[in-house]
Amino acid sequence: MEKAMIRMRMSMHDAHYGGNLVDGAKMLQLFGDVATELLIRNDGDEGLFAGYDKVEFKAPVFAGDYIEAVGEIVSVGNSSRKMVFEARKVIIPRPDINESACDVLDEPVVVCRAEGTCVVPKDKQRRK
Ligand SMILES: C[C@H](N)CC(=O)SCCNC(=O)CCNC(=O)[C@H](O)C(C)(C)COP(=O)(O)OP(=O)(O)OC[C@H]1O[C@@H](n2cnc3c(N)ncnc32)[C@H](O)[C@@H]1OP(=O)(O)O
Repeated sequence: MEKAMIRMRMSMHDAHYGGNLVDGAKMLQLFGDVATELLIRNDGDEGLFAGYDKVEFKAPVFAGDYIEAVGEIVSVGNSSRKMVFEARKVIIPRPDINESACDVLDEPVVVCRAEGTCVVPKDKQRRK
């Protein structure tokens, strides 16, 4: 089954709440881009996100964190493609050391997990 990954740094523009906390919706935006890549790889089309069955926010995300979002197609229907997603924090700022210090985490921290389904209509599927 297809897999995809993107990595992105959360900026001050992504910070929305006190203490530079990032809105959880940002993780769903990353999953939308991962899903789109999965559909392009599987079907040659961007497809459409039909819905999420489950979304879990497991740890807070802050401006300056590097987030790795991964996804995988786990089952293929007629036009539906079921996917699972995980977002992990892989680098964090260390303002306690100085304003530009950062650490690569020895163990990534899972910040969000989700399951959802996308649809590529039959007439748009270009890979069989
Ligand atoms: C990933 C993208 N590149 C990015 C985005 O899409 S972001 C924008 C958010 N999404 C949208 O704007 C999509 C809006 N929705 C739609 O256009 C339609 O609802 C749809 C195309 C997603 C589905 O069309 P619809 O006519 O309702 O579908 P059906 O013909 O009934 O079903 C088609 C298959 O999809 C399965 N399915 C439908 N809804 C769901 C659901 N909520 N959860 C799980 N599965 C769903 C349905 O069972 C059909 O499956 P099979 O063809 O039998 O495999």
